[in-house]
Amino acid sequence: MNMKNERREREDKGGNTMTTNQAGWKIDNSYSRLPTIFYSQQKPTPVKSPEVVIFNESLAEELGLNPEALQDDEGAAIFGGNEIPEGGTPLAQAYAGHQFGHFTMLGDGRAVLLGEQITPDGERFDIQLKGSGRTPYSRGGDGRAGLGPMLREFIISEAMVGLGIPTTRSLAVTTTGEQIIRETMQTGAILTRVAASHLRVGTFQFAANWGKTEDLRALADYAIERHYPEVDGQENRYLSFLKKVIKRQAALIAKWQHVGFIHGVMNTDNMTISGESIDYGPCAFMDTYDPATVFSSIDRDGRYAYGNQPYIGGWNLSRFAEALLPLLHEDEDEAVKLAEEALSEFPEIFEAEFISGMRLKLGIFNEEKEDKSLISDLLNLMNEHKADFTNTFKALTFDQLEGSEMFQAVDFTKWHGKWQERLERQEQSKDDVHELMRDNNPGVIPRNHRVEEALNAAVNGDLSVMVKLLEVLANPFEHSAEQAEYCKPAPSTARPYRTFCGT
Ligand SMILES: Nc1ncnc2c1ncn2[C@@H]1O[C@H](COP(=O)(O)OP(=O)(O)OP(=O)(O)O)[C@@H](O)[C@H]1O
Ligand SMILES: [Mg+2]
Repeated sequence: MNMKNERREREDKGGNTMTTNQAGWKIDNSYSRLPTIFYSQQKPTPVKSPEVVIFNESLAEELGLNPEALQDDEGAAIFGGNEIPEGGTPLAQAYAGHQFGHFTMLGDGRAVLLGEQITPDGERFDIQLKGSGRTPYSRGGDGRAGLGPMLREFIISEAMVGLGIPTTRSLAVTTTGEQIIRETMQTGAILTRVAASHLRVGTFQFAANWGKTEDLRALADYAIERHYPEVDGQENRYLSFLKKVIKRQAALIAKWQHVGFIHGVMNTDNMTISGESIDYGPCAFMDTYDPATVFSSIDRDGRYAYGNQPYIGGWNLSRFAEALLPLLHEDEDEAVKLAEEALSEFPEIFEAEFISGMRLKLGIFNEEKEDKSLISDLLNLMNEHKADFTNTFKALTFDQLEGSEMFQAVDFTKWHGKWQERLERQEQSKDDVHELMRDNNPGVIPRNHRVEEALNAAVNGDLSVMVKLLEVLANPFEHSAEQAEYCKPAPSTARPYRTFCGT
């Protein structure tokens, strides 16, 4: 069967072709029904010769798409932005944001949202093309993205899935056949991103600053419908909504802390309402445990350092609450009081999430008050002895305490004794403890040198290194012998790792 012949094509005015196909697209753009200030209709700018470099088959299947029908030119045309799948209503979303603390108008400057793919289960997932050309929000930018950074987003987002951390996902990376100008010439590429939605804290800041209260309300109602339908009908549903977002973000950031993930650019426009991680520009995982760790070349003051992420999460949520004020109460003072009460809970919620995840990493099933200090004592030791974050927990899991300098230290031996006593105070067996730890301490994370190695090969035409890495990262709790090679930190001779806002 020739898919192409079955395809009904219709030229539209923008040079894109609309298509129905065998691929299983079932798209509706519910966001386009929001007040028009929230977006600009914007088609992707057609590209010269789109070619799919990597395609996420299992994700396609989860979305109810037919991978086979998307492997050939059909997929390339859609993922390259030359054709719009049936039902797609391409638009660029408006949003604002605090970037490193400074408020500014932003919006999708290099992305378009096609709409939501409705899965066979009736769930909706945004399909967005990142790197699809200029939009009214582009400012000075070219609207494009480079192959390396888009493949990097693919690797990290799919690694997050393996680690069980809520995240936007990557369906495909497609080269455009065009070069883009950065510090050097780069291969242009488009990432097809999949998300519960692309609503950001910054979307609400945009509404609060440039919209009427009715616009803000429409946005909040829309977000509630998509992500928190359970608050609908509650007495103050906007307050409940705020509290839910606070909770999900606290849980998300705690999960980042549990694996040593440093987002790198936690601006309010990079914080979702759904609680998924988004924007993998300058992010990286730390090897050596140090709360001051920063990878991003532009984060000179360490605003987004590992240890600062919970604080910044709270700061961003305060900006979110500020934006919601007009909906929380008709009396402004009352609204502020409600917002402050809700926000004051964030540190506690975060800590509870953090401690409970750390308990699992240490094989602890029940709660004891002293667990907090047991955990912080270990982290302090790791910091002092410059221990590898991931491998320390792995070594504890498998009781492999030779080798590392830290494990020989007297203060560690003391801590280890306390930990063993703690484990003995619970009824679970040694095997249960081991199993819990195996399931909560990843054997592999996307080590920076491994990611770089995969990207270098990929931009030079060899995808095999990246494909292998993705395979390993998909099952980080497998702890197979095969994965051992991927657990090693970068050689100590390596230069400190630096990331750049992925463009
Ligand atoms: N090459 C570019 N051309 C036009 N706009 C750009 C370009 N690169 C970034 N931008 C815009 O600059 C702003 C900040 O960029 P940032 O790196 O946070 O986002 P991004 O990586 O493009 O997108 P996202 O947050 O959706 O992952 C966004 O409004 C983005 O659209
Ligand atoms: Mg961004």
